[in-house]
Amino acid sequence: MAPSKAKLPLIPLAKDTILLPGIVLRIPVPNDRPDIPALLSNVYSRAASKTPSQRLDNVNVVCVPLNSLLLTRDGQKTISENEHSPKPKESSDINPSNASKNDLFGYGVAAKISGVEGRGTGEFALLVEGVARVKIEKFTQESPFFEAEVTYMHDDAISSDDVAIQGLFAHLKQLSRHLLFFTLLPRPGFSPLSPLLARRLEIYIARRGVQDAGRLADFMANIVEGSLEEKLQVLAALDVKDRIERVIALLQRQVDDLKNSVSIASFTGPGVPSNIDLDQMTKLNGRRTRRPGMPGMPPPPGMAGRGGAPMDDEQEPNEMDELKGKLDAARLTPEAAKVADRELKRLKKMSPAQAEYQVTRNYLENLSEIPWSAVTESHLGVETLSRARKQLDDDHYGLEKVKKRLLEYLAVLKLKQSINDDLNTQVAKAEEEKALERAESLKSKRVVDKSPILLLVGPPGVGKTSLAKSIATALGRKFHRISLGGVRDEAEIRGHRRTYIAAMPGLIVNGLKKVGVANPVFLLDEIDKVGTSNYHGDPSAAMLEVLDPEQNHTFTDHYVNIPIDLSKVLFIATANSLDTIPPPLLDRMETINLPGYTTLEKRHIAMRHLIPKQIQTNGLGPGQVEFNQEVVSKIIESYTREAGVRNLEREIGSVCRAKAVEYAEAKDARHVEKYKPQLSVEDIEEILGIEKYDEEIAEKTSGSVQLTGKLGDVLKESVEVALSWVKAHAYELSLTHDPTENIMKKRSIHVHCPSGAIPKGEISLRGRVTAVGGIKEKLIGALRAGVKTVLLPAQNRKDVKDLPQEVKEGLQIIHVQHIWEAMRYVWPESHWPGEENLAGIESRL
Ligand SMILES: Nc1ncnc2c1ncn2[C@@H]1O[C@H](COP(=O)(O)OP(=O)(O)OP(=O)(O)O)[C@@H](O)[C@H]1O
Repeated sequence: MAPSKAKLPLIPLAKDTILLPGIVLRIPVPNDRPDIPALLSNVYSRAASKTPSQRLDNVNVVCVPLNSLLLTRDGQKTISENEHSPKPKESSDINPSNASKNDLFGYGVAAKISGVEGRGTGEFALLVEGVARVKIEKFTQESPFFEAEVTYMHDDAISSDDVAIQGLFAHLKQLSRHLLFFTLLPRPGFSPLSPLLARRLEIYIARRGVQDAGRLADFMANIVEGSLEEKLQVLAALDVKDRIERVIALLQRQVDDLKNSVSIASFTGPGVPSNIDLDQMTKLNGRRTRRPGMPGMPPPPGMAGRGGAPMDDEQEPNEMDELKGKLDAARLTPEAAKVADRELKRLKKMSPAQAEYQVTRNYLENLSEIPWSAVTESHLGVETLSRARKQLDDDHYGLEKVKKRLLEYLAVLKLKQSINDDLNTQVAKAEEEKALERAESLKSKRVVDKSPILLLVGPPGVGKTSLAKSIATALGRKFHRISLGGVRDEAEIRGHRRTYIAAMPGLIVNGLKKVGVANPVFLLDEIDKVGTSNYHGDPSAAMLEVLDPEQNHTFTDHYVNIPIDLSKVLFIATANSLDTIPPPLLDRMETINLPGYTTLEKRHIAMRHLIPKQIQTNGLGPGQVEFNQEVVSKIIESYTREAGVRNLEREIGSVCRAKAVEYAEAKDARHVEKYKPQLSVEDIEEILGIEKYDEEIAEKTSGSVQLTGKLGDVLKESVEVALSWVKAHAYELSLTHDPTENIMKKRSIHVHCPSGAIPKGEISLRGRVTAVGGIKEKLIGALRAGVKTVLLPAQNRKDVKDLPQEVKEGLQIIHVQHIWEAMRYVWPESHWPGEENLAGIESRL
C-alpha cells in the first residue's frame, strides 16, 4: 500500500510511556498540560474542514513517545553495546509539557480519541486508541501544541509462502499465550490478571492469522515488559520480521523470568502446550490465594512434571475433598455423577506430577461448574406478560408488531410451563403415594417445549440485541450473548475432545458455566455468519443440534462428553439477512423482521433513549447538554445513513464528548457561566465536521454493466436476469432495429445501491414482477430522497398497509404485475405492446 501523508497534531507521551497500535491508552491530563485542551478544540474544529474521506475514520492525533538519549530518533543505538561509557545524562527533567521537538521520537502512532474521562473535577484523562504507525517527517508547529507532517507506515502484505515469517509468527503466538498463562499466576507484588481479561486476550491472540503478524507483535509489545529503548525500537521496526523478532526476544525474557518466579523453572521447551487452559489457571490461582501456605505450583496442564515442584502431600486430601464437595454441590445428573465418581477415583490414584492429573482435575472442575440443575426462579407468573410489555416499552420506542409477537411467544411459554407445573405437582403426589405407574404416565404428558427459536432479522443497530436483553430482564432470567460471527470451527461450539491437550468446552457450555443456571436467555448473535462444513467440522450442524428441541435435551459437548440438557435455555438468534443461513437451520427458527426506522422514528428514539443514555455514559449531568429536535434531525439526515440507530448513537456520543470537553475547559478557565448547554445546528456542523451525506449520485461510466454500492450476490443475479430480459426484448423495446444485434455493444448500465439499502428483488425471466422484501426500508429511502411516485410489485400490496403513516402520505404507490406495465408508467408516451401481445411475446421466451 502506498504510504499516505497527513498533517496531524501530536501528543507527546509521558516519560517511559509508549503507545503501539492495537490498544487503548489512558493519558492523564494534569493542569500543567495546556497543550492537550488546545489540541482538542483544534481537532474538533479541524474535523469541520475535512471531507468525509479525509477524516480517516476519526484518526485525529499522533501519540509520540519522548526520545531516549540512548537512541537516535529513528531507533538506532547512539552508543555501541560493548562500550562501557558512562550512561548519558538522564532525561528525567524532560516531561511532555516542556518537551521540544528534538525531545520527541521520530515515530509515533496515529490514534483516535475514543473518550474523555473525569471531567468536571479539574483534571481529566483522554482515552486514545492506537491505530497506525506513522513517521514524523516535519514539524509544522510547536505551540500551543505540536503539529507535524507524518507518513503512514503500513505493513507490507505477507506472502503465503514466506516460511520464515510463518515460523516466527507461530513462535510469537506461542510465547504470547505463555505470557498470558504466567500472568494469571499470583506473584509477590503483582496482582494476577483478571481471568475475564485473560480469556479475551487469549481469544484475541488465537484469532490472529499470519497476515496480522505485525499487528500481533505490536499488540504484545504493548503488554510485555521492556525498557523504553526496547519498546521504541519496536515502534521504529518497520520491517515485520524485524519487529516480530524483537517482540519475541522481549516475550521470551519475561516468560523465562516468570517461570522462575513461580518455581516451575524446570519445565521448558518442547513440553510447553500450544493451548493453555486459562480457566484452569484461574482456578489454581483462586486456590492459591485462599491457601497461601501451599508451596510450589502444580505443573500446568499437559506439562509433565519432570522435576517440577512437588505437591504438598498433606494438602492432597483436602484438595480431593474440596473437589468432591464442589461436585456434590453441583447436583449432577445421574449420568454425570457416575462419570465424576469414576474420574475422582482415577484422580486419587494419580501422582500430582503426572500430566494426566491436571487434565482430569480440570475436567472435574468443569463438571462441577456446569449448572446441571440450578435454575433462576422463573418469573413466568400472572404478571409476566404485563411486566414484559412494560419492559419492552420502557426500553424501546415503536416496534409494535415485534413486541406483539414477542409477547405472544412468552404467553405460549407461560401456558406450557403452567401445564407442566400442574403435572409436576401430580407426579410428586403420585410418587409419594408410591403409585409409580401413574407417576410415569403423568411424566409422559409433560409438554416438551417445541416452540421454535426466535430469530430477529434486521440491519445492524435496529435493536435486536437490546430486545433480547429486555426479554431476559422481564423474565428475570440471566442473559448471555454468544457471538457466532466468524465461528469456523465446530470445536468452538462443541468443545475439543479431551484427548487434545488443554482441551476446553465449547461456547455453549462455557455460556452455561458463566451464567451458572440451566435456564438463561442465550442470544445467538449473527447466526447468519456461522461457517458451514469445512475441514474443521461443520459449525452450522452443531448449531442445528443445539437448537433442535428433539435433540437439545441431550446436547453433547465433545469435552464434557455427557449429555447436557439445553431444553430450559431460551434461545434467541439474530441475523442481518436470511440469505446465508443454511435452510435446515432456518427451518428451526421463526423469523421476526425488524425493518429500519423512518427519520421520525429515529428522532423519537434519539430523544427518548439514545440521548439520555449517551449523556450518562459520557459523565455529563442532566441539563449539561441539550439537544432539540432540529439538531437531532440534522444529525440523522446529514451524518448517518443507516437503517438502524447505531451510528446515530455514536454521533450523539461524539457531540456529548465535545460538549464535555467544552465544559471542562470552561470550568478550568473559571468561566462556567459562559458554557452553553443548548446545541444548535451550527454547533453540530462544528463538532461533527462537514456533512457526511448529501446525495448519492450514480456516476456515469462507460463499459457494460457496473454494479456498485451495497450489493449482495442475490441482487447481482437479479440484475443479470433483468438484463437478459431486456436483451431478449431489445427489438420490442425499440432499442435496436436489428433483432440480432448485441444491444450492450455500445451501451453501459450502472446499478448503484445506496448504502443502507436492503438489496433484494427481481423480475422473473418472463418479465413477471415478483414480490420483494424490505418494502418499508425501500420506501423510507425513497421518501428521504424526495421521490414522489413508486412502482411496487402487486404481490407486495400486503406490506403497504403496515407502512408508517408519513410514508403512505408522502408517496404515490402504484402496483404492477408485469414489467411492461411498469414501463408504461415510466415512459407513458412511448408505444408499448398491448396486453393482447404479451402472451405472444412471452411464449417466444
Ligand atoms: N426502538 C428502539 N428504541 C430505543 N432504543 C433503540 C431502539 N432500537 C435500537 N435502539 C438502541 O440502539 C442501539 C443499537 O441496538 P442493538 O445493539 O440492539 O442493535 P442490533 O440490532 O442488535 O445490532 P447488531 O446486529 O449490529 O448487533 C442500542 O443502544 C439500542 O438500545
